[in-house]
Amino acid sequence: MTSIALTIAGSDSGGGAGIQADLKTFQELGTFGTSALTAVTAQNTLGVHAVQPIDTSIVIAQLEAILDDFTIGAAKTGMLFSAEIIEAISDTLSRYPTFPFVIDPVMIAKGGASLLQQAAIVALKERLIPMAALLTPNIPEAEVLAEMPITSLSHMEIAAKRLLEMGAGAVLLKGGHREDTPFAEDLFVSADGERFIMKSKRIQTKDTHGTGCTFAAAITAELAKGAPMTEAVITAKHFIHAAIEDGLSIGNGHGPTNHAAYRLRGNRARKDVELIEKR
Ligand SMILES: Nc1ncnc2c1ncn2[C@@H]1O[C@H](COP(=O)(O)OP(=O)(O)OP(=O)(O)O)[C@@H](O)[C@H]1O
Ligand SMILES: Cc1ncc(CO)c(N)n1
Repeated sequence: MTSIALTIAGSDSGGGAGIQADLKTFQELGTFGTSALTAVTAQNTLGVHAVQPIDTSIVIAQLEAILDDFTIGAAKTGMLFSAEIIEAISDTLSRYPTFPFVIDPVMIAKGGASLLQQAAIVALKERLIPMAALLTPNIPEAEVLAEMPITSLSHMEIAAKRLLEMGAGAVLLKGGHREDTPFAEDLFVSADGERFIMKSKRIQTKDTHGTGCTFAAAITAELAKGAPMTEAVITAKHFIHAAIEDGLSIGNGHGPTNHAAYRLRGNRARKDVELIEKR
């Protein structure tokens, strides 16, 4: 049976992040991708030049068209832009059967452009995070949501616990932005007491446009196929590591990751990604 994944996110005209990264990743991991667009960005590897949110009624019409027709295996959110869009998504999803739901709390693009209005942060916390099977903040996003600075692994532990208390089933706090370690170390904690770290060497590259979207989409694709949460995040870490390692040096700024890399290497685990003891 074909597994169907859904992304609710913004369009990146440059093709490396947003809806485009999500759909490419869904395809690479053998799922059928569907999408509800929340915003259109005029964007390339150098930055975001313009943002146009989609009318909330059209966001919801897209969601209803998808949910009325397909059995969704798992869904993710990316750029959501406004409190109004977030509240409408929350209301709509609560009228349908549930599925594993991954929230990537996208706030700011690499060049600094805002992809989420300040006023939307409360709606994200109160209306969406409690619906999430998994929340995947990067460090700056976790700092905003948990309201604390994060400069070490022990800070990550405290912040992840605070985020769990907001009602997510699990939190994967991504360490891509850490400056105190030569590793890309992500911390996973779940409401049922699971905890582990996924660690890989930090690849020296400027081509990291869309890493977060791609990672969350890979987790969502695995969940859509029925993988348990821990297996889904581990496979996704191998996927994103390969995608960064074989990053595409296209455009004049931060190039995109290579969504095909993991498949081209035979969908195999990467030996330079390690899982650190559960505790
Ligand atoms: N240079 C790197 N080398 C290896 N892994 C990396 C590197 N940068 C990020 N990662 C990994 O990529 C995944 C995405 O993390 P990151 O923290 O970059 O997300 P993000 O900031 O949300 O991405 P985006 O810039 O798209 O918003 C994580 O598993 C992280 O550890
Ligand atoms: C549309 C969109 N979503 C998410 C990100 C974050 O990488 C981006 N740069 N653009």
